[in-house]
Amino acid sequence: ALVFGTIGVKKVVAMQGRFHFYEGYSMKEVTFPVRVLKYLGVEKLIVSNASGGVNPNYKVGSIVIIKDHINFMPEHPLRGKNDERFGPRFVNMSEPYSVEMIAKAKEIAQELNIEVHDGVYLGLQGPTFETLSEYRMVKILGADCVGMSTVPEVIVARHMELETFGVSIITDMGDEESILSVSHKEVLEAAKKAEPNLRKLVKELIVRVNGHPLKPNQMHCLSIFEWHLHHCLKWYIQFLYLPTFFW
Ligand SMILES: O=P(O)(O)O[C@H]1O[C@H](CO)[C@@H](O)[C@H]1O
Ligand SMILES: Nc1nc2[nH]cnc2c(=O)[nH]1
Repeated sequence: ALVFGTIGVKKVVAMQGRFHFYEGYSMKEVTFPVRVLKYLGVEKLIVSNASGGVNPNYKVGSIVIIKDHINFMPEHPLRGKNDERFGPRFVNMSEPYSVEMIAKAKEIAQELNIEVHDGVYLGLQGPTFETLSEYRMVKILGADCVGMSTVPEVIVARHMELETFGVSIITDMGDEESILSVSHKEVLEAAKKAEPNLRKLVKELIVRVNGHPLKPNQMHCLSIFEWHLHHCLKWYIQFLYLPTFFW
């Protein structure tokens, strides 16, 4: 479901849930909603996820602003004939995550006294969590956290020149002691704890980042959307996904 509303003077659409490759969808299916959002007029994309931390400075509940990613997923969403209406055949991935939005998010986090880290996210296909050796590999490869999503959506967003911001909640740590207890239940619980700060951060980022303001007569939607946002974030806790798209 797509939830439409406003935050401040920005029009926002939140996707309730995402598709994962491990669920059996193709990468084209996984990323189809991003294409739809672009054609709805979305200019900026905010993607969130839950991930396992391999950076020893992180702990369960850490908020990590994704500054880059490593694509270790088995199928590429842009494989096959390129549709030039969407974007070019060969996509520049030098800046997949908006430097401007990252800077703004860090500024907001400091003001709101929310601890944030930045880091590199590595995407694996899942659905298994990593073995200890795989977590070590992730670290050696230069990533700070690992998950099973986000990378395909961000690639497709960049294909269509959507400005993208990504944030990850560290829900478990990929070290010797911690991996014994890694489970989806633990992931959900950790995501739930981080939710209030993530909500404040994302909301304020949407308010402050450059974008097209609403016309004055559209302002009445605000309080309705506040309600939606609350329920979206609840949903996020259950399904670990709140990509928010705004234009
Ligand atoms: O990346 P999201 O969907 O946020 O969630 C992460 O957490 C789930 C595993 O617990 C997997 O879906 C993994 O990718
Ligand atoms: N691959 C992977 N995905 C996750 N999602 C939440 N935690 C993890 C993790 O440790 N590994």
